[in-house]
Amino acid sequence: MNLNIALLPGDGIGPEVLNQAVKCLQAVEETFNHTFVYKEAPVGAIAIDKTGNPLPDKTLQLCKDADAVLFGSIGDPKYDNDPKAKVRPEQGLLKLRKELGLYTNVRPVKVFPTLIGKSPLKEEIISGTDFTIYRELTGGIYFGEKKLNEEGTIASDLCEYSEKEISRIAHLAFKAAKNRRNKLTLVDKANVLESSRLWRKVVTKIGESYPEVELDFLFVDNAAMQVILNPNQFDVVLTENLFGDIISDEASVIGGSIGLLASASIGDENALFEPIHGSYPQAKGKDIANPVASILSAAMLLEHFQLFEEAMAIREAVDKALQKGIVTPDLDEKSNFGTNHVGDFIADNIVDNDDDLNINDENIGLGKSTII
Ligand SMILES: NC(=O)C1=CN([C@@H]2O[C@H](COP(=O)(O)OP(=O)(O)OC[C@H]3O[C@@H](n4cnc5c(N)ncnc54)[C@H](O)[C@@H]3O)[C@@H](O)[C@H]2O)C=CC1
Ligand SMILES: CC(C)CC(=O)C(=O)O
Ligand SMILES: [Mg+2]
Repeated sequence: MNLNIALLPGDGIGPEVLNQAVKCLQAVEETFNHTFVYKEAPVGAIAIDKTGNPLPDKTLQLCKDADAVLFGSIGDPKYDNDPKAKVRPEQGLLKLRKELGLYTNVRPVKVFPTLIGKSPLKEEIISGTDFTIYRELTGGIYFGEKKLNEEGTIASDLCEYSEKEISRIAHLAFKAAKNRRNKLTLVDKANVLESSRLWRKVVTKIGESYPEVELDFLFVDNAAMQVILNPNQFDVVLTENLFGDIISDEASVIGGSIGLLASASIGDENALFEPIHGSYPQAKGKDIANPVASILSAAMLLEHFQLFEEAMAIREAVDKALQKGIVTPDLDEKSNFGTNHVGDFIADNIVDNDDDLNINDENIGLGKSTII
């Protein structure tokens, strides 16, 4: 297959972890005889520094023209710590998601058996955890009108959702649940928020078209507790933008490190793949960041194009690295292995093993179930 992939390394550890994902895609090209063309463009703080714009027009056009985008991370303390900054790195990512119409963010949460001891949670709680968060990505409070009064003493961010915005992701989440364990949990705050009450109404109505899927509801405060008390109760979690952002970082504790969690952001025309973590500025250039989330995001990219064997080859190489203890210090503080070494090991261990493909059971990513 020929694919044009836009690479947006961004800031902090973004370039380092993205490099490892590209190494793995190159190994896939060689092993499975594909041709991927990579074109890189700036986004985030580095783009502001170069052009004054966190999402330059050329970067956006490159993404629109590509088959898929592989994203590192954005964010820099020099902007985060300046309350007067006129432009911010995050605006680049938010605009990119909006412009590409990436309304569904899929964040799989699955425990690697070899890493069970790395989680602060007890083995009996997290053993077998396997759920997927469907986070709405282009609406809600991140995109509502922002206001600050002249004195700088009153601020507001509007959380607005339309029926259409809710129903398009809800259908995808129900379809995913149908192909998994037939359970969908809507996480909201419908006891307080009008927008959450609309979510419940729309999702309940859509649920009538998926009678095989058991639909239940959790208030987000309770959900935050349930995710770490009893993660195995979840199959597909559907939620709005802000709640999904927070719940997924929390869920990363289950697997042992946020450096393991990948994501796919999907729209009707475009797709972008990125780790769920941010730019971890403290680790920039130190060769300590875990590249696995970025590498597994590349595996999700391959699954999006139905390249299941190729994605599985990446996942198996990741498994091998974890089993052999070839991990970064977030997973083993005594480890001397760095980002590059882990990336090289995984890329070097990508092999064509087509006979053990089991896309329903073993994937931690999109798998057959959520290809859209
Ligand atoms: N998608 C994106 O590009 C995102 C960007 N950000 C931005 O990133 C910057 C830093 O934000 P933080 O709140 O510190 O979140 P962060 O996700 O960058 O880091 C939080 C903590 O998670 C751990 N961590 C993150 N990535 C890791 C990796 N690959 N390997 C090992 N450990 C890892 C580290 O302990 C780190 O201190 C900010 O500017 C923020 O706006 C935050 C979240 C998402
Ligand atoms: C940096 C924000 C725009 C988003 C975020 O934290 C995320 O998508 O995980
Ligand atoms: Mg986040």
